[in-house]
Amino acid sequence: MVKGRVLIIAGSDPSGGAGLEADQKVLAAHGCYAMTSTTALTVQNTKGVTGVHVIPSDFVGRQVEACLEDVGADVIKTGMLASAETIEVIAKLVTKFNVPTLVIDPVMVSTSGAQLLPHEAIAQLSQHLLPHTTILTPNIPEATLLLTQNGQQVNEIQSVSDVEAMGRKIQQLGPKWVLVKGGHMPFRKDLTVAKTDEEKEIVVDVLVGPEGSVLRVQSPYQKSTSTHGTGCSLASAIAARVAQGADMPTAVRGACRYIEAGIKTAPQLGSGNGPLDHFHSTYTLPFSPGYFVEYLLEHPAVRSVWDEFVYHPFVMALGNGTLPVESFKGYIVQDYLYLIHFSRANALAAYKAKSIGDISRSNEIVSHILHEMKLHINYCNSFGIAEPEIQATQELQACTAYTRYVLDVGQSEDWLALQMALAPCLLGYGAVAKMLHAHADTVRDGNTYWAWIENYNADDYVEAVRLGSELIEKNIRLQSPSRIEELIKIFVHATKMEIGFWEMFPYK
Ligand SMILES: Cc1ncc(COP(=O)(O)O)c(N)n1
Repeated sequence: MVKGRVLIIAGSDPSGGAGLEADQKVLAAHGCYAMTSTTALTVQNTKGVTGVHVIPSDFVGRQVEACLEDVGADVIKTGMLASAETIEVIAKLVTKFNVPTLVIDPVMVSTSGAQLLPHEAIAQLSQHLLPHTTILTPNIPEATLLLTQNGQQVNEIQSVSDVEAMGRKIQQLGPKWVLVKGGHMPFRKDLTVAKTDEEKEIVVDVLVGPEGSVLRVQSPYQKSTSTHGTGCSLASAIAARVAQGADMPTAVRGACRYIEAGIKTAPQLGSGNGPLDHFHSTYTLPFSPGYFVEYLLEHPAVRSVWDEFVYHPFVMALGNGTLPVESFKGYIVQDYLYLIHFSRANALAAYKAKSIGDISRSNEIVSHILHEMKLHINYCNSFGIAEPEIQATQELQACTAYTRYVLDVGQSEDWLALQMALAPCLLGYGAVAKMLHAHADTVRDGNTYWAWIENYNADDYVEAVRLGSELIEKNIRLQSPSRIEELIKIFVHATKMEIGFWEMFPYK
């Protein structure tokens, strides 16, 4: 669900690791709505930048206006701004549209050393944008450049306090918050600057804010070349979290953790500085909401088992009327016994349900089963089997196995798992009756079993299938993909039990 509108003003990186492409992935991973205004096209990959094509600033401005005057933005995030003129245009529009939050990543030089903002434009950035900035996210080299360009002396950094002091000085230039990123200057365990690679243990990002507030975010130093676009991604993660309502320290801490995990799980692409994994914590459901049952029945683990159940020779013999009557008698008695336990399982589902609507739904199913059982008794009577005889019949193994499996899932797992164990019966009988109704080999006139087929194709049964599917659809979208796979296994197992049920009786 989309929450938070973010307009990114940045350059494009065709290799997808940095710039607009990275920003949009971050925003997508956070469930935000992303808009873009493109300041420059670049030619680059993990090995470096080999070309920059600057977009005319008035065109960049028109893109910004098109977004703001229509969709609007909760946050604007800027990256590579490419030219002094573009900075001026953006500053004017930010004031005109009064966008509440401005996240500025002062991109100047790429990791590979390419100039992404002309040196002279730092003056425009300081003069026009910093006073409107909610949070500025320089790394230490960028922070140093900003300060020296503004006539300030920068002392060599010896400790975290020096980084904090640097942030404070930049804050004087206008931003409400400044996050000085420590990735370029790892510390030892005792928080003094590491002098050798072996000593690099800890990275500290320092956030300074209003009224003297400070937040230090410490992360373990990761010896990794997968750092292309970390700055862009971090600023976008902050933008996303603020757009969704987080306060700044919470947004910054969460964004730092997001990047830390992105580097840890990086996909190792390219031969230079590779991209992060932006989707390390994103779940994608393999079906669209409302279409789980369709997905389920087409699932590779389900499809053949489902077809074996629905088109079972026992079923086909019901359809063409050739099923031996003794088999049908045996089946209907066992099915009666099955339905007793199927009712218990639905009563258990009522107990496990959390809303009165779902409880009453299970209750309705039990009433429907009672109606179905009366039909079974009528059938039995017509074959000369009286009710006491049915009651006295022993359950066959497949009947016991199936029903107790469903009840065990219900006892040991949650409500939805129980619904998945019940589903093959509910959906399956509907599917069987529908298939037989449409099948060319089905005989209607004079078929002893036609009434059975009609029962499961009748409006009330079709409605029960619809309601049952709706319940599953409503709840399944809230599960994780791995849980969905587990639930599908339960469905497959119960479907195999259905096949076992048909197999109890000779069909020729
Ligand atoms: C379009 C664009 N924007 C920003 C960066 C900086 O990212 P990095 O410092 O990781 O190279 C980049 N390389 N390209």
